[in-house]
Amino acid sequence: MAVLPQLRDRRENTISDARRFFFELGQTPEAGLAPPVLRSWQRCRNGGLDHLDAYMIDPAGRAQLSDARDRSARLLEHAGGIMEHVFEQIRASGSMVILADTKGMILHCLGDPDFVGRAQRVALQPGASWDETFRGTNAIGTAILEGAPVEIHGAEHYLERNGFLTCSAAPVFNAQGCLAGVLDISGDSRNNQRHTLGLVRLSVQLLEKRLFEAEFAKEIRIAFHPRPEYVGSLQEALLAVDADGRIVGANPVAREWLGLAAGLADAPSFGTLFRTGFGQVLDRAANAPDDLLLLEMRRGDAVFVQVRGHRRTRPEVHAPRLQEAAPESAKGPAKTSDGSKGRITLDSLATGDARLQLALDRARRVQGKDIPLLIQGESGVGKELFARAFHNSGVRSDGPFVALNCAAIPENLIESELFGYVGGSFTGARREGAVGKLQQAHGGTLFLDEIGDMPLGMQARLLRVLQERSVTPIGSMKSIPVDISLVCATHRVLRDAVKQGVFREDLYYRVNSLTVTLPPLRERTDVRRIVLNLLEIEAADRRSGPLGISEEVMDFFERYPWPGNVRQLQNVIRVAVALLDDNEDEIASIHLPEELFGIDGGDDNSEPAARPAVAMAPAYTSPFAAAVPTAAAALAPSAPAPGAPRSLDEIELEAITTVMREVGGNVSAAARRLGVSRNTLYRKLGKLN
Ligand SMILES: Nc1ncnc2c1ncn2[C@@H]1O[C@H](COP(=O)(O)OP(=O)(O)OP(=O)(O)O)[C@@H](O)[C@H]1O
Repeated sequence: MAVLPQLRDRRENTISDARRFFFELGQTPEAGLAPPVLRSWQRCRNGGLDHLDAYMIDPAGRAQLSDARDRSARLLEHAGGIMEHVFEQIRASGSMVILADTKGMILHCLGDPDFVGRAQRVALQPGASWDETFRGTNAIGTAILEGAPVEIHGAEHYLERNGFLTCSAAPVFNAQGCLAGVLDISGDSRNNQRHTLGLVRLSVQLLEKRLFEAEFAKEIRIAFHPRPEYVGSLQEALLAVDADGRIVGANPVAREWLGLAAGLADAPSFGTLFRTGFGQVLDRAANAPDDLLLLEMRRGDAVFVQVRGHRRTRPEVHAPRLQEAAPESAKGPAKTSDGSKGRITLDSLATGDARLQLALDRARRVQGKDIPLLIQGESGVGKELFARAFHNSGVRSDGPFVALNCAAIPENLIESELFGYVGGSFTGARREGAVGKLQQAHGGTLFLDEIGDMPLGMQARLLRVLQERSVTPIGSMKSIPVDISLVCATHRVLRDAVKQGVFREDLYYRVNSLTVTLPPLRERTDVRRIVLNLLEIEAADRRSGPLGISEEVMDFFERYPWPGNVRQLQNVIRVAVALLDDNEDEIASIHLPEELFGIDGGDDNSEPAARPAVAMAPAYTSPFAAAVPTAAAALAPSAPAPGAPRSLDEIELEAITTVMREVGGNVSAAARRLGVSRNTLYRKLGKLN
């Protein structure tokens, strides 16, 4: 999805006005320029750079380039495969994917042949330096100086001769918090794609994760996140810890979270971060290596932790099982985040709703019978929780539960995630290879979330695995027998996807031997029970006495349309509990987030939800409230045909919609996860409508 011509014209006019102001009148434009661009223009002017400069600096010679590549060998090794994946995604847009070193020298690029010729005229080629000091404002050089992702479009480039480019770049940081390089996508400004920066950020997150894992493959790694389902995802925080509990590496998520400065001079030890001793955590992890531990941090919050690389005798499984594990000092029985004492089971999910009960009864009947289960339902209704409960209640409950969200990882990575690969089978592959999810799930359950979003090619391979009950990792000739119970979930109506030709009919019959549909929260009759369960969990996490809720708010909850379902309700309760003063133990209207009001749940006939009547700030209508269903609806019909090249816009739209669904429509949380500001996200959402 390219930028609309009218929007593009408007943006270009604004920038050319800003240029006139800045270059001809010598003044600072008050509007129209993003702050990083303005800062960069000012740096360039202060450095004496002439915007009309046409002097070309020769690219570095072969020996110099080879030295630079040697210095960044690890970066290149891990970036290669990712760049190829990215290039496949953007092939149709006529752009280049570029990797530069910490000084802005291009180390490697993959490009559309038509564009490469023009790009080479401005030295977008290996060996060329895009240091801002000489090249003026440009995505690579400016991202280095800003230490943050930037997008430089057309005439925002300081040098006039670079005005035909549109570039998006993000810095890559290593485990010490130091710059390791820059990843960039550049193209012709007339083909500007709106979502390029999102793709660059996502790719950089993946690259940072790979770099971290490679650097600390032999160390103990601590992965953590306040929400269990994010442990194992790109959003997890990662620490590498030596045998004495000293922190020797932290990924950017962990750095930001813990407020760690670059370098490791002042890095805290495990014991200064967590209340539980390092040795104790290792002992628990050694006994149950695939389980998540719920640990309390010294600063007060609790996080789900997975210990990796410690006394393992079998391959690492990144998708953890939720198991009873509470903060050490928590009083009373341990809780999991899924509303149960200990492990969640089908019995513990029964909270009184008749439709849910039907689903539970049907699922129980196929247990132990090797019949694949398909769980349907809107986002956030608890499909994954149901799948875990199904696993925990059956004969395989001692085996692993391994989850893969087919919609959350780039299309080209699904294959290696599912099937695994042998070392060196493609550029960017880990030297030691990787065990795929299918193999990890051997003896247990594989949960494929959003199966409806699995690419067609992958569907064929999955079908083969299900028929042959064996898997052949990428680059291997050997097939390995796998014994898995398959549970799939989707928010789409799979039968429709079959009719549209985006889901194979033979696979459809394989995965949906039994379909259960989970009702949306707005149609459930047990909202009260769920609210009380969630409150109980929050009270345990907060280590306070029991928490209550005013009848007025409970009433409101029972009437609210909950477009984000249980996930949204859970978030709302978490926020409300966080807003309670120390001496308060009852949630009232004043503790509810403002975004909750003014939503109509996407149903044209329903009245907007009214805030419970209390004296407080005037009702607030979140601009996003109405956009959640609209954005999701906008996405569905435009899902690309199988095999069709996807535009950057489509990829970004999908990323936004997925994240918005995952965070239950919470714009701040979505913006944080997408790595953009709230304003940017609002702007993008506004354009979706
Ligand atoms: N009955 C319940 N009681 C308590 N918490 C629940 C319940 N159902 C779901 N949740 C919580 O709501 C959140 C969303 O659940 P889950 O991830 O299983 O939904 P989903 O349908 O798989 O969502 P998506 O389609 O977006 O992947 C999770 O944090 C889960 O623990």
